[in-house]
Amino acid sequence: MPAPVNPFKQALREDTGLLTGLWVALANPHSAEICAGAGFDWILIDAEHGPNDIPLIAAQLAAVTRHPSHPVVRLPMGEPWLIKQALDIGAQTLMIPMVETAEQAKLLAKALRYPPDGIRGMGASLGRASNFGRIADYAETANAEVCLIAQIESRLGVENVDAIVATEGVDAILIGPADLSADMGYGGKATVPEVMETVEMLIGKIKAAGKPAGIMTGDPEMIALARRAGVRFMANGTDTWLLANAAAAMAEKMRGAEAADPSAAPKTGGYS
Ligand SMILES: O=C(O)C(=O)C[C@H](O)[C@@H](O)CO
Repeated sequence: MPAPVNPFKQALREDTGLLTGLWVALANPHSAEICAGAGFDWILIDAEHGPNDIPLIAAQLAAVTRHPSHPVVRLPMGEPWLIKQALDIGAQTLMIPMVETAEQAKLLAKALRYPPDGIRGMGASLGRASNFGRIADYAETANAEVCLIAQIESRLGVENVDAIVATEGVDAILIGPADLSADMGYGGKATVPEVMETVEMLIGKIKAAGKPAGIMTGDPEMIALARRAGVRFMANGTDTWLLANAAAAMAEKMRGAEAADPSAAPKTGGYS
């Protein structure tokens, strides 16, 4: 029995149109499962900015299995030992932030794959990845089903984009406009013309190299640019933003209703 097919990697290859995603940083299996059931093609379990560790990521991976949203795991850094742990708990698609050189990209590609193609240590029989050893052929078939998404989000990464994209084993690139604009001196203001032009150029180069480009942005201008430029996977929001803003809106509504008519019971947000 081979390693499970990676449906996200397959969809990226088959050019099935835009794959919609949601950033998930609440670091909680329950909220991850709620988000996975919302209808996105993928969710990003964020261990770079979310308070996630390997056990918590494993719990979220288990919690989302009954939903079609594919869990992509973003690690804080591209360390081979951490990549090994993330793959052994069952992550199939890893996003690595701040990839800036071809040498870095080559090491990451090797870290996701077993020898002779890579340096991933044997031992998945201990973890979820192989269904705890029940997938007998896991080690022989896993390399084909892992997916490496490298993030380009700095001037050095932009400078080296051609070499990074051409690296065998880099399956997709996600552009990080926030970090890119900060590194360009605009402090996270991603919609300044120079950043927008750089993002458009990056998408063009990634596509020309035959690899799927992705982006994380909530800005309407950047969303429109990314769609026009032909990104293949995109996230426009986060679970934390959704919760914080929906809660504030309900509180505001209740305060407003109370002020208008203390006796009226305001409609709740669908809670029953
Ligand atoms: O630099 C970026 O933009 C990203 O990599 C996305 C952010 O890290 C994400 O947390 C949303 O702000």
